[in-house]
Amino acid sequence: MNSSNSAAAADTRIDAVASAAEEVARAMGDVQDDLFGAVAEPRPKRKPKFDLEALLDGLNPPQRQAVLHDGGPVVVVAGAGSGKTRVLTRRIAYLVGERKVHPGSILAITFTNKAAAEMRHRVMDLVGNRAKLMWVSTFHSACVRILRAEISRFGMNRTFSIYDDADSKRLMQLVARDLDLDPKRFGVRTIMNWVSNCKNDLVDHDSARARVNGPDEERFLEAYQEYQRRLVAANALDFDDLIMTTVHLFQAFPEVREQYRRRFRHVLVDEYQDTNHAQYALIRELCGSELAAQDGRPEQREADPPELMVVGDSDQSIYAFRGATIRNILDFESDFAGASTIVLDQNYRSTQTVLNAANAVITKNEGRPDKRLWTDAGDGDLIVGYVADSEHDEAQFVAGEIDKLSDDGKSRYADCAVFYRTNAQSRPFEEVFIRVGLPYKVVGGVRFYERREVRDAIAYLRAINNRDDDVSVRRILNVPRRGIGDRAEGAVEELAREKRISFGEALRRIDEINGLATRSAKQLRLFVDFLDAHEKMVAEGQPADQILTSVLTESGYLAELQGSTDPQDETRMENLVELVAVAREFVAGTVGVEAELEPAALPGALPDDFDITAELDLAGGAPEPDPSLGAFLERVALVADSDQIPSNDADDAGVVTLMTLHTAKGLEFDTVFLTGLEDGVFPHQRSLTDQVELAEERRLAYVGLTRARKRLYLSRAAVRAAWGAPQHNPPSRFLGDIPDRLVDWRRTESALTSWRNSSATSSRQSSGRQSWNSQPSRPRPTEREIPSLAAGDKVLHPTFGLGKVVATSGADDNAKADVDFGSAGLKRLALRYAPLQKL
Ligand SMILES: Nc1ncnc2c1ncn2[C@@H]1O[C@H](COP(=O)(O)OP(=O)(O)OP(=O)(O)O)[C@@H](O)[C@H]1O
Ligand SMILES: [Mg+2]
Repeated sequence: MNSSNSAAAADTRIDAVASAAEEVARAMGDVQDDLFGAVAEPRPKRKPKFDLEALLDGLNPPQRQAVLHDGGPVVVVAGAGSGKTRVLTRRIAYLVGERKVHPGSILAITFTNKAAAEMRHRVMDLVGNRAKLMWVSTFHSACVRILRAEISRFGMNRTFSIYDDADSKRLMQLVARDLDLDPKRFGVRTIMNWVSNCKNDLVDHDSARARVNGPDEERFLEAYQEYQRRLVAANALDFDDLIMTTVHLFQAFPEVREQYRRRFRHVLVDEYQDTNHAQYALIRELCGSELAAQDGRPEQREADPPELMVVGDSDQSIYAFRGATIRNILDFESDFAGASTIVLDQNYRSTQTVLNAANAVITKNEGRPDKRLWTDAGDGDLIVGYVADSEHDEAQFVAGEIDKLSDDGKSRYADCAVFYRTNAQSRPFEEVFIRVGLPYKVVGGVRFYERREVRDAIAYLRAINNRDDDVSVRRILNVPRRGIGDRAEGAVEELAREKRISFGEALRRIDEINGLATRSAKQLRLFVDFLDAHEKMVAEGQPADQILTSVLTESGYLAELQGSTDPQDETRMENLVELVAVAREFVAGTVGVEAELEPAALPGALPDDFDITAELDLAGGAPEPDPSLGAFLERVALVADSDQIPSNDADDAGVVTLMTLHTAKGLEFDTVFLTGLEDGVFPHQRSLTDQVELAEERRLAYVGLTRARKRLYLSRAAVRAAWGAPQHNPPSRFLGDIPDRLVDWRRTESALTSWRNSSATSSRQSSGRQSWNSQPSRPRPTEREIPSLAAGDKVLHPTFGLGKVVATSGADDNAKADVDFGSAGLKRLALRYAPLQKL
């Protein structure tokens, strides 16, 4: 290897990340050291020789076959919990450990950052730090990295902004308004879906005309074209663009594609059943073998295609609404020349009872290859069924069961998960869990990064990082209020349109606007000065946290919150403090999912003949920790719901996880509560009259059921609050599919229903359990003194840690406190029950 290069690379890193300098120096001396993780433990200089037998240990024959596969493309198709993800993880270790494949030539795609981190850690356990040189990421993250390096070929700047769903919506609203689209007839969401479908099918705004069907779609096309024009003008890409643009890049510039094909000799994709056409095309660009024949000029013949392994389960395809198509996995063999298939059928996750239930539900889907999972884990416990009076009663039941399991030492909180069909269904669970003091975490819903003040702060950063980012610049133009009104904004917009420049550019040319009020002009100039000063900080390479702090202070944003008497503003303030902490951690390069995902260049880890600089340049710059504002914004933009899933490794009881079924994909828990099993809730209302949608709901049920390792609870509510009148939904048809002998129905009918029908039916309720709601769940520590708390007090909670009381309400047994636990979130706790200690 080229040692002077590597030393230079390391030097740069030391300069760039002062706090990581010690680790870098250490890493140079000992390739096994962990650049991002704990390095306190001295480790042996040399890793023990790679032990193939140990790696293959605990794999069944088809799993081994997949791990050891050599050569052509291969698809591993198998039901849930059969070890597909385990196979991918072990295969990477095998490639690196046994076949001496360079980790930098591995691209592993997972759908969630969480899964990616898990994969990296598992591989780290097997082969040590060399794992960090590979790319393990989602499709989106991988594409961002490629585009940062290559997008200038399309005339865009590498500092492009990534618009999330809310930004895209805002932009589309502006477009719809300017195109005079009647909001009653053209919902912004409908237009966005149409555009998104185009992009997922790789149809750009120039070629979308061929898809137009009817006058409404004529207008959609207009909106698509204008939306795209403004995105490009704003130097921004939306989520769908990330994939489409990368594919178009590879198609437009075969030499770029060739570079990446040479770099990634091994491509591995988890959850392949959820790829859409654009993602499939991306894989094809990177791994397809017949491409050479299509456009390979003789002097530019391609190397052999990279080795491709994809794993998936067509029964778990649940993202059709984002364009995912089962076709991709079903047609793998015909899509990739020389492909082979490996089938796994032994399940290692669940009991036979859980599997029988899951099989019973999924078999009802037509046109699927019949595959049945089996396990040698035995039947295990019966599934527990419960019919609740209402959604509150259902939540009470779940809370009571979790409490009991935890008291009996059967399942820690961390090993319990509650699933529901839509985010809004989390509310009754939260209410009850708060009341009884059950620690929990909701994954998804309104996220930290979606809060108003956090979005404002991010908009400031984006405006500074990319002055053409119209949506961001306009968001903060008058936030906090600085006397720039709609008229002034309109005048700048007018200039931008006239000169065909971005809003940010027009701001810098306000002298060209006639008739602007003196006061407005002055304020606009001050605002531009502010932006310019901070752009300078970016250009000087100042780290993200310092820029953020300066922005919040200099813009007057913090001052406004500080001066406010609105109690909510105090929480806002604290959220911003939290954001600064996130930025600081990011810059320190020690914590944070994306930071962990970024492979560190550890020169000493490479084979002697390997030129790391050339290799990494090829992929768009050395993937060393990057404290810049751009890198920070990228991390923030790609945070996924699943990143919030609490870690289950802690020694303590942890917290119960609440999430939608979609987020649960790929995960597993000892105890699973599948709730809201009512026709119209799950399966979803829309699917009741649409066979295709119903089949997708059924796959979602299969995903949910197969997350359970040991215990599975199925529940429904007889009455559920809805817009307007409460709804009496019939039981979910999926419940009817599960054989009765598998379920222990604790309560088969709601007390309300039986009361309505006749008193005779109450005998059908099994003994004892139905009275659970009417009585306190279990003896409570009523003798405990209720702490007297006031806003501002510091408290300690065994699970959430240190917190600050924000507000109190109620008295005696009803006393409650809203406590801000920093990163664990804001919680309302019942002081009678919550184990809270005043400090
Ligand atoms: N051969 C094996 N021996 C013991 N345990 C195994 C084996 N293979 C897999 N497992 C375990 O079974 C569980 C399920 O494995 P894994 O998550 O890899 O399955 P999967 O097929 O990816 O599931 P899903 O379809 O839900 O993504 C994990 O806890 C894994 O560690
Ligand atoms: Mg998996």
